[in-house]
This record gives sequence, structure tokens and C-alpha cells, in this order.
Amino acid sequence: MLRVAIPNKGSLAESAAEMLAEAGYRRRQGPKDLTVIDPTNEVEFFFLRPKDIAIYVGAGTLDMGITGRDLALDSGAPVRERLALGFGKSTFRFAAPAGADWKVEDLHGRRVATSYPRLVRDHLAERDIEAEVIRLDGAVEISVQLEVADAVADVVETGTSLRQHGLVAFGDPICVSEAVLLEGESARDSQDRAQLAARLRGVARAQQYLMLDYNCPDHLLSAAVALTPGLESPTVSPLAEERWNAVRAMVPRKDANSVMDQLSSLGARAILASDIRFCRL
Ligand SMILES: Nc1ncnc2c1ncn2[C@@H]1O[C@H](COP(=O)(O)OP(=O)(O)OP(=O)(O)O)[C@@H](O)[C@H]1O
Ligand SMILES: O=P(O)(O)OC[C@H]1O[C@H](OP(=O)(O)OP(=O)(O)O)[C@H](O)[C@@H]1O
Ligand SMILES: [Mg+2]
Repeated sequence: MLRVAIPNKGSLAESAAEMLAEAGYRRRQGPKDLTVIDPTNEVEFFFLRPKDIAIYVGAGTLDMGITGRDLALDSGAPVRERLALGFGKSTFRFAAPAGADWKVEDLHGRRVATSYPRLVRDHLAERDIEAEVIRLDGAVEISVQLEVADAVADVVETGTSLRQHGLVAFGDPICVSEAVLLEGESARDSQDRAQLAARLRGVARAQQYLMLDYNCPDHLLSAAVALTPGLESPTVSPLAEERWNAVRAMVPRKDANSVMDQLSSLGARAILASDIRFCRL
């Protein structure tokens, strides 16, 4: 039976559980359950702290795990990414009090507070910057105000937390992160690992697209098809109304509104977008 770690709480827990349920796996019954066996799919899930997941997978006691790329790197565990999952996106950045033009070199001889000490130490060491790294468990942004640090390195999603504490990010991102499916660095591939990865890929890819349906007269069809080429090519079927067609094509979710605007200006009608829940592409 494949043994898989997933986050039991925190930012990634809900989306990871949703994605696995969409992929056809069994959910846990209660929020305190630490394991669930899915006999149909022959998988046992372990609900662990996201920070610890790479350690279990790296040690080989669990076969695969879902956690953040930044957390996996910070753990130093011997793991590799099998698949990026497209949620839990964030950057991991240095930040310091607003009003000065901070550069990474300015951290030399200063104190940097973070919950990701290995990631920060490695990044600074690569640049020959000697700074004192102060490890905190959370609420890192307040540490400058409370004078235990001169700067921080923390997860930035919207940037609200930094702004609220008078901090500005500087330097290149230390890490661009998202949730990932991990496996041991030297793990041999197997059918059950491949199946979990393929199913999660099916959900992750589906979430990147929408299905567009619209009606279009013959004389606009080639222009409309150029706007919605689909993956291979769109499905075009005749409508009962003469010289009209129904067109169906997948479009990248991020482009969907702009494509719909363009189709509408072109003269397409009844333009509908719908979610694709999972797929095999
Ligand atoms: N807004 C966010 N805040 C924190 N982590 C985020 C955010 N967006 C994405 N993440 C990712 O979630 C992971 C951190 O999850 P984790 O559960 O450890 O922290 P948390 O959400 O701050 O929860 P807690 O502090 O309650 O344990 C990292 O991979 C991080 O990049
Ligand atoms: O850029 P933003 O959208 O503001 O999100 C990033 C913030 O959210 C997280 O904190 P969380 O609420 O998890 O608290 P913590 O720092 O105690 O973990 C993270 O550590 C940042 O502080
Ligand atoms: Mg946190």
C-alpha cells in the first residue's frame, strides 16, 4: 500500500484535501484523524505538519508527500519534486523597514528573523553574506518592531502582512513556492506512485483551464477559432439555425475573460464558461 503524507493544518491543508478528493481518494472523517486508509485505491494517508512532511519522505518511511517547495527546501531532506500542484503559491523574501533602499548585501552583520533558517542561511552563504539568523516559529513580521531583528525573511502572498508592519520586500525572491508532490531523492518509480501523480496532474491541469462554449455564424468562424484554438482544435457542430455553429474549446483560465471579451466584440453569442474538474491531457 502506498504511504502518502499530507498537511494536517495550515495554508495548504484544505486545498490538498480538496485536490485528493477530486482525484478520487478517500477523505478523512474528522479533523483530528492522523491516518486514513483508502482500500479501493490502496493508499494510506498520514496527516502531518507540513514542515515535517519532507523529513518523513526523505527518510523513506513514507513514499510520497504534499507540502510547500519552500518547506521542503528548508528541511534539507533528500527529496525531489514529482509534480507542482498549482496551489499555495507564494514567494519567500527578505523584508526590512520601509524608507530605506535595502539591498541584500546590507544584511551583512545584521540580524534576520525567519521560520525558514536553512533556506535563509544557504541563500546568504551563497552570496558570502554573514548575518545572524534568528529562528522564530511565526508572526515573524513583528520581530523588527520588537527589536530582536533588523530584517526578516518570510512568506509573502499578498504583501498585506509586510505592509501592516511597515516593512518592504527587497532583493530577488529567495524561493518561488507552491505546493508540490514529493518523493525520496533516490526512490524507484512504481505503478502506484505514477498513478497518484497522474491523478493529481489531472486535477491540477483541469484547474488551469475553463471550457468555453459559444455560438458563432459561419462568416466569423475562422476568426473565432483563431481566438480559441483549444488544445488540438475546437469542436465545431452545426446549430439547428442555418449558417450558425456551436463551438467548444478549452481555454487557459487566466485568459478566459479576455478571450470572452474578444469573442463578444467579434459577434459570437451565448458565450459560456464552465469549470473542468479533472482530466487526462
Ligand atoms: N499566505 C500564506 N501564509 C503562509 N503560508 C503560505 C501562504 N500562502 C502559501 N503558503 C505556503 O504554505 C506553507 C506554509 O504552511 P504552514 O502550514 O506551515 O504555515 P501556516 O499556513 O502559516 O500555518 P501555521 O503557522 O498555522 O502552522 C508554505 O509552503 C508557504 O509557502
Ligand atoms: O503576504 P500575505 O498575504 O500577508 O501572507 C503572508 C503572511 O501569512 C503567513 O502568516 P500566517 O498568517 O500563517 O501566520 P504565521 O506567520 O504565524 O505563520 C506568512 O507567514 C506571512 O506572515
Ligand atoms: Mg505561518
